[in-house]
Amino acid sequence: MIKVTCALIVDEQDRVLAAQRSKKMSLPLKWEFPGGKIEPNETAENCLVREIKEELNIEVQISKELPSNIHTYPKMTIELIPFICKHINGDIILREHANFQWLCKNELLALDWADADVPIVYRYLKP
Ligand SMILES: Nc1nc2c([nH]c(=O)n2[C@H]2C[C@H](O)[C@@H](COP(=O)(O)OP(=O)(O)OP(=O)(O)O)O2)c(=O)[nH]1
Repeated sequence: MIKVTCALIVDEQDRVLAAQRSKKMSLPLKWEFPGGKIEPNETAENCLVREIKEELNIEVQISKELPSNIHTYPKMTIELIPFICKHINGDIILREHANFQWLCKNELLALDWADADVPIVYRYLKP
């Protein structure tokens, strides 16, 4: 099983950053929480901070880990491990994604999320 971390980056207005995968990536044009695969000998937290710097050019600080979601796609099974984070430094530059949006809670469910992310969105929205 492939372990993948992802960041729910929340701003002062309680909006969350969603990123759209590019046409060239797997799951093209699906929306996701930015992040990526954990490398050998890397902690989930270090992976997340590294991936967000690589993909979005920003530094984040992790506030909280949420329950992970195991999802089986036709070609692989992933464990998606979400973290609530704060953006602490840098301006967003998209290095891999096609687009991004800051969304209020009531806007999150309208996106075409990667399948593995849907339960994470619901869990985040649950009081
Ligand atoms: N980063 C991230 N990946 C996700 C999410 N939801 C989801 O199904 N995935 C999948 C897409 C990828 O197959 C894998 C994460 O790998 P990655 O972010 O390094 O993506 P990648 O472009 O290297 O993927 P690939 O080319 O190796 O297929 O997990 C999510 O919210 N964030």
